[in-house]
This record gives sequence, C-alpha cells and structure tokens, in this order.
Amino acid sequence: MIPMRGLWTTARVRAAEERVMARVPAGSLMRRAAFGVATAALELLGGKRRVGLLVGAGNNGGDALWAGYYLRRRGVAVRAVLLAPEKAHAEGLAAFRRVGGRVVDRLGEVDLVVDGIVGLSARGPLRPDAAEHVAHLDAPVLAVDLPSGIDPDTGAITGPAVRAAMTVTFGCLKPVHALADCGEVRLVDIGLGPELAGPDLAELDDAEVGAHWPVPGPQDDKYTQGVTGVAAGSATYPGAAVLATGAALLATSGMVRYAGAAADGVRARWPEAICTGSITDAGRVQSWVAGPGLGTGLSAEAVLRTVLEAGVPVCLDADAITMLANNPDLWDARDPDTPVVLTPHDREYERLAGEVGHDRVAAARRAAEKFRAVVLLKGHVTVVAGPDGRVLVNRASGSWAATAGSGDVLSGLIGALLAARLDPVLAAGCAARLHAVAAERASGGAPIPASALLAAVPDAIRALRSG
Ligand SMILES: NC(=O)C1=CN([C@@H]2O[C@H](COP(=O)(O)OP(=O)(O)OC[C@H]3O[C@@H](n4cnc5c(N)ncnc54)[C@H](O)[C@@H]3O)[C@@H](O)[C@H]2O)[C@@H](O)CC1
Ligand SMILES: Nc1ncnc2c1ncn2[C@@H]1O[C@H](COP(=O)(O)OP(=O)(O)O)[C@@H](O)[C@H]1O
Ligand SMILES: [K+]
Repeated sequence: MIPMRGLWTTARVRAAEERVMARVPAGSLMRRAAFGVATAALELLGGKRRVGLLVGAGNNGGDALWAGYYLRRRGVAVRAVLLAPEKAHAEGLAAFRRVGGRVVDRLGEVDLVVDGIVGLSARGPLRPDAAEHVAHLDAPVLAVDLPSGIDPDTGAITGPAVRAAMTVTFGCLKPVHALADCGEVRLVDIGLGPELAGPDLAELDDAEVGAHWPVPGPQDDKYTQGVTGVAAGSATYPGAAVLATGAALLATSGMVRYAGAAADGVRARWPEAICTGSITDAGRVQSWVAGPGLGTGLSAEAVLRTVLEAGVPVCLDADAITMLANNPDLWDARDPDTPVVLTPHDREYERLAGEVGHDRVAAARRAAEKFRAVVLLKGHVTVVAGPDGRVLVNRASGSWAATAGSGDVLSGLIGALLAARLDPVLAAGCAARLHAVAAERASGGAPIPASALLAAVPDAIRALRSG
C-alpha cells in the first residue's frame, strides 16, 4: 500500500458532508469550519487588528461571516463586502452584525482579507464584480476552502482568481490544493474522515518518496538491484544519452547499460556504464528507457520495437512518443503484460492523444486508459495516471526544471526505479518528486542547466531519505 496525502473531488466531498450533516446539529459544521478560519486569521494578523471579508452568495460566504463573528469576539475590527447581499448567508450575517461587524461597499485599508467569495460550487474564473474587488488588494489573503476563481477539481485558472497566502480547508484536501498555488494549506477536521473512502488522487510527500527509494541490502550485488538499459541519444543528440544514463546511474546503485550511437560520449562521461553501439548486443536488463534524442527514423523505430518486445518495464519519452504517435502500429511489438511509462510534455501528449485541455488529471487518465500505460504528464504540476485509475500529482515548488534536457534526466530516474522493480505508478511519482527537489536544490534561486539538476540527484535523494 502507498501511504500518501489523499485528495477528494467535490462530488465525493459533498456526499460525505451530507452524511455527516444528517447526524450533527444544523450549522455546527459551518461554525467549526469558521472557527478554524478565525484561528488562522489571528495567526496571520500577528497582532494587527483590521480584517476585511469578501462574502459570496453561498456557504463559503457563510464561513467567512461566521469567521468574522469569532474575530469580532476577539476584538478584531471586521468589515464585510457582500457580493450578493440578498443571498448572503442569513444566520452568518445576523451573527456578524450582532457582534458589531460592519457591512461596507468597499473593503478599504485592512491588514488581512478573508476570501469567502466562492468555494466548492465554483465554476470558472471570478465573475467581473468579484474580480473587481480582488484586483486591487494590498493585504494578504486568507482563502476559505480554496482561493476563489480556481477550479476546485482541476486547479485550472482561466481568468481572474484570488492569490492566497494561506488556505484553510475543511474535512479533507481537494484536488485544487495540490494542483494550484493555494499558499500554505491548513486542514480543519469537521468529522468527514469516517465518511470518506479512498481518495481520487494523491500526492507523495518527501518522506514517502525517501522511504520508497531503493537501497541496497547486505545480500545485494550489482545485478540483484536491477540493471537499467538506456536506448537514447544519436550522433546529432549525444547529450540526451549522457543525461539519461547519468540519471539512471545516480538514482540507484546496481548497473546501467547504454546502447546506441552516443556510446563514445556516454563512456567518456560515465566510465561505469556498460556501453555498446547497438541494442542487439546490449545484454540483459530489468528495464529500458527509450526515446530521448533517439531520432524518429527507421533505425530508431527498430530500437523502439526491440525495447517493447523485451518483456521488461519500459519508460518511453520524447522521440519514442513521437514515433508511437506517428505510427501506432509500433504498439503491436509490446507484450500486453509489459508495463509502459509514457512521459509526454503537453505537445507530445497532443501528438499522442489530442488536446490536453484545462483538466490535466482527466487528460492523463484518458491516455493511461487508451494505451494501458502509466502516463506521466510533465509540467509545473506533474500528473501520473495509471491504467488502474490511480493518480499521483506533484507540484514543483519552483520552475527551474523548465530547461532543455531536464526531461532526459527524468526518464533516466524512472528507468532506474523500474529496474529496481518499483510499481510503475510509484516509480513515475517518486521520480517526478525527486526531480523537482533536485531542481530546487541545484538552483538555489538561479537558472541551472540540466546537467546541474542531474548533479544534484544524490543530494536530493539524501534529503528525501532523511526527511
Ligand atoms: N456543506 C458543508 O457541510 C459545509 C460547507 N462549507 C462551505 O460551503 C462551501 C460550499 O458552499 P455552496 O455550495 O453554498 O457554494 P459556494 O459558496 O462555493 O458558492 C456560492 C455561489 O457562488 C457563485 N459562484 C460560482 N462560481 C463563481 C465564480 N467563479 N465567481 C463568483 N461567484 C461564483 C454561485 O452563485 C454559487 O452558487 C464550501 O466551499 C465551504 O466553504 C463549510 O461551511 C463546511 C461545511
Ligand atoms: N514550469 C515548470 N516548473 C517545474 N518543472 C517544470 C516546468 N516545466 C517543465 N518542468 C519539468 O521539466 C522537465 C522538462 O522535460 P521536457 O519538456 O521533456 O524537456 P527536455 O525534452 O528538454 O528534456 C519535466 O520533468 C517537467 O515536469
Ligand atoms: K474561497
């Protein structure tokens, strides 16, 4: 079993909330939620005393008004803008007014804004009236449940949206909390736990990745840990071979075989790799990585067929994906039981399976089902979908990995984890997390080439294993 941080879609959350609400006094969930918001607000205020509420038409606004009520009782000056006065949560508004909360047309100068514009019912970006109030905010924003304007289930931002310093959410995390920037995310328990079955998606945290990372035991030798095969690079693109092979070498101990036209370059940089010019005499491996810099000609197609026929787990990237998109018959070479991990970026995905669209999780799921493969859709948020419906997501803390060649490193990492016999969904998820951590550690705030990201792999493994 993979322990991880689960995320539940809005439909599942609502169903669970209904079951809890049926057995607790009316309004008690909202007050618990609001109390959590007020507690976080006091912390963010750090002694300052002016809070502004943006209150929408539904229960998210109700949470904000009740939070305003609790803040007033702690002596905080609270004013509220009602975006839809006639629909504002009646009890919340009455309670807020009772303790001296003021309703105003504009927030004016405040120390903290509580965003109660819209929560789980959000559809699309902020509407113009709400966007107008959000556009000129100077104070930090505490979002109730989620930053308004971001889609709760997809994390898509398609227009004006709130940018939150912190988000306080209730009962469980929702996809938006992993797929989009919500600031620091805090979870308030409202008793949903027993009503929630397994999550729709999950995030691996650093300690989990560290715990899954393969470590040699006393009985291991270079073969027992799994041999990674790399079929990448060409006379034109030898660098891709050097990066992918290096990543496989640094990811696990054991052994890496390289087969292809960049053998001399790989040998020169990585003397420990076993290099050969042709895949036909590469020797036995427990996984293949194929595609980076490989080219898309007839000899590259032959390489792709060979790895698909090999009967070991395969990670296919870059040119391998393009070849499969151009010539789907190449899939016939695959033994139906062979696990395949595809690692497209958005343009490669389009070639393979059409538009990615705003729902990246759905896109990864579609392709995973279509190809019966694990699909790792790259980007700032990386989505890993398995053919069995499991989904892992990883949001990078920065974007320094957006540099040429960093994908080659990722494919080498995945190949090594596959050779070590990690479950392919987990292999892709752990590799994506480690890759993002390596990028941040290598960068330290400055641009880095992919070779620096690669060099930071051991440091990142150490950090995750000690986390
Ligand atoms: N159901 C429950 O048990 C609980 C719900 N809680 C709160 O209730 C929220 C859900 O409340 P509701 O279902 O009433 O709906 P919301 O408060 O999320 O949405 C209210 C209204 O906002 C408007 N809206 C939708 N999209 C918009 C956009 N893009 N820009 C501006 N306005 C938009 C719509 O008119 C919508 O009906 C949760 O997010 C949470 O904050 C909490 O009180 C905890 C308990
Ligand atoms: N904006 C971003 N923020 C964080 N990581 C990113 C971003 N854009 C791309 N990445 C990561 O960088 C890598 C780029 O891979 P890819 O596009 O295949 O590059 P290349 O083909 O040049 O190696 C992927 O791991 C991807 O997830
Ligand atoms: K909100």
